[in-house]
Amino acid sequence: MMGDGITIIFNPRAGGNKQRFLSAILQRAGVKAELLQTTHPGHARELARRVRAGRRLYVAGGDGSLNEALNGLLDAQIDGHEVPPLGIIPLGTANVLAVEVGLGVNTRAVASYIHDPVYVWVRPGLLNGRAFFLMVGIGADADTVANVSLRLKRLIGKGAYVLEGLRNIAFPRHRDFEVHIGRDQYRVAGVVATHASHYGGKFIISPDASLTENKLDVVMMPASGSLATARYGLALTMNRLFRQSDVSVVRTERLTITSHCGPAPVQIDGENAGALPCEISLSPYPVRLLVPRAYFNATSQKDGQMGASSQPLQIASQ
Ligand SMILES: Nc1ncnc2c1ncn2[C@@H]1O[C@H](COP(=O)(O)OP(=O)(O)OP(=O)(O)O)[C@@H](O)[C@H]1O
Repeated sequence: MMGDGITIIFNPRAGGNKQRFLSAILQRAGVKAELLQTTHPGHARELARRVRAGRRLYVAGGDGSLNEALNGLLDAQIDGHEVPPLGIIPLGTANVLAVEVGLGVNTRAVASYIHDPVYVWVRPGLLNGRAFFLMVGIGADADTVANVSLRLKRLIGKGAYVLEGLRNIAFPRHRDFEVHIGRDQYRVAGVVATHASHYGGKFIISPDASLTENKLDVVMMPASGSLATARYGLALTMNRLFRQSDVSVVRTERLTITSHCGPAPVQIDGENAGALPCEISLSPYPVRLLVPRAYFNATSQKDGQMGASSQPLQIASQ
């Protein structure tokens, strides 16, 4: 076992303060941990950057906090430091990364996950230099994330996204982008470049996408307008988006997206992240993501037993 101790970065704002849930998990897991509480947006990034490689770092929060901590690890790697393995204590609103690795959002599941630390190597995605675990979206989903009312989100959680999404269907914005993959170009109204098979919770956006693959799945939606947006949205909730006859899915390690409709928002792991144009790739710096044993067993990366000597990932140059 890697015995050097556990650090937890806790976002007290995630999912409307779940400190009691966190205490129950730690009590059940029977672990002592150093608890670092965030005080402002961006704080998880600053904190994660300073956690030593010999420890295990868990983020108690949502996908936004995990994204910040991931970027803190990237900062440390760029500065030449080794970084700790990163784990998930899912306290957020959607917890897509937890869903992706099959981690149950209940005390027992999270406690036993902390008890049995195994990891997989993940090369995070990069959007204009900012790291992400899950996906980048441009089109109706990014418009929804950019315009969702924060007050409503605090009041009704995920429902606020559903309402804003419906508003985007009723009053769609003109969206027209060009996706460049190698020598190919695609004209689309919406695109999601994903490293995860799940999207927005339990919906499957691309069944073959995997955090441990050295590729992103680029899901492209060409049609625009209310009807098409509604069709794509409905197909997603039925796990059939990738089967739509006009939707294409292309696997790649690198793509760029430009806009024919002026500045349009981009969402990264469910958070608003600036505007187009953008370049999306995979980071040359892999991280160790702590995962439940079932997920570990299901991937072929059998070298992730904590404590086993682990070599840095060799990345084939392509
Ligand atoms: N102490 C704090 N006060 C206010 N905001 C904070 C604080 N700590 C972190 N944040 C911000 O809270 C945001 C949301 O965090 P997180 O994603 O963990 O929770 P969430 O409930 O899943 O949120 P979301 O509603 O985005 O799904 C993050 O972008 C982070 O920057």
